[in-house]
Amino acid sequence: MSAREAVAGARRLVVKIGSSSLTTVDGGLDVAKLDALVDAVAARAAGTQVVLVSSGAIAAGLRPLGLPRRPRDLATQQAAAGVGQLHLTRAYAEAFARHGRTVGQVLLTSHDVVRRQPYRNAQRTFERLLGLGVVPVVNENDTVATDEIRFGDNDRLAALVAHVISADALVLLSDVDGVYDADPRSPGATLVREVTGGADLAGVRVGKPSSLGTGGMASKLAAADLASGAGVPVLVASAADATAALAGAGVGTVFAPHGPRLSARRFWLRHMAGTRGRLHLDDGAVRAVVGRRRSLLAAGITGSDGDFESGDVVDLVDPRGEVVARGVVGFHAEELPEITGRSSDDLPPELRREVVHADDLVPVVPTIPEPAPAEVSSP
Ligand SMILES: Nc1ncnc2c1ncn2[C@@H]1O[C@H](COP(=O)(O)OP(=O)(O)O)[C@@H](O)[C@H]1O
Ligand SMILES: N[C@@H](CCC(=O)OP(=O)(O)O)C(=O)O
Repeated sequence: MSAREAVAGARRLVVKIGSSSLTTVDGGLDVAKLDALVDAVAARAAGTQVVLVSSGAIAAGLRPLGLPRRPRDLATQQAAAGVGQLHLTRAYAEAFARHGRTVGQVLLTSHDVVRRQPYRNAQRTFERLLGLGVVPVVNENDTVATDEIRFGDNDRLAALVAHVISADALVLLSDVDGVYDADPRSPGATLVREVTGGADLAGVRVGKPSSLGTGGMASKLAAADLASGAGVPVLVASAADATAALAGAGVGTVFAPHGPRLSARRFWLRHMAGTRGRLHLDDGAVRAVVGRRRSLLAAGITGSDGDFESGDVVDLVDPRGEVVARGVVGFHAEELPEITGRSSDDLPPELRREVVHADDLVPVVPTIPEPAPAEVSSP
């Protein structure tokens, strides 16, 4: 099945819409655009469970607050988001009500997913909302998100949500009709229709985001890599083509899944979990853990740092300092110096266990290489 067919046939879908596709250029919600998006989703939604990740809270708060442009400081962004999110949710509730659908608002910070328990709570909430026939409308909880706990951009949030709910596909809708090999505002830029691996992006150059967007095309590429690398097909398309995009027509740029579908636990470990420390591995341990997917034993550790407890997530680093894997550690930080470098036979029975069990361990491998750096500026 091609990735476009996967989007068309998806029973569970995450659709992300960017600020620029929901707001007017001078700030303020463009209800006609929002209604058109909802019509497209509702048309597709018969028999499909859709989670909508919607940006636009900050942009929608500009006009009500009389702000001429997107503020730079976090406090004013948060104030604008507080005002704008209300407008956004009300507009979605009204638009979906025309189709007899109920919406539920889900506002997340990265705190809600980096620890295992809140992650499972979020997963359960989505399951219940979808089971009740509700369309969850998700955004970052901008009013309380500090720099430290921000997802940063909703493209990434959408890719994470796609995995949390085990979506069959992810659709990123923007004000541009796909990924171009250069900033589409520059002459001669050509649409890339399909990405099946790193080679398709090797020559791609990204320019600045639109005036209301946050991450620009670079964050869409990173999100598409995250999702497709974990087995979820991705489509990047124009919000103006939403109906065609959701029907699997040949619009936009499609990213074929290029990795095994990770279990929710392994995906969480690789991409979402906050790490509390580092274990330093010798070369033999790196080969065993990354190459042969074995558990990490004390004998292969040369040192550790961080203030972690048993059950926390730590980075596993090779002798050159590169992070090669992540895993749930089975010891407290203060226990490690005693066992570091010692073979199991040499350890007292109560310490004779894996430092990181193979089931709780994921290799960290870059999938699609970074595209070429930006060289084009705005017009
Ligand atoms: N190589 C590229 N391909 C496509 N779009 C690009 C590229 N480089 C820069 N862009 C710009 O990225 C913008 C989309 O990103 P952004 O403004 O963050 O959108 P959104 O608000 O939908 O998330 C488009 O307006 C487009 O002009
Ligand atoms: N959470 C922010 C949007 C952040 C974001 O990623 O924006 P965009 O690049 O327009 O998808 C908001 O609602 O204003």
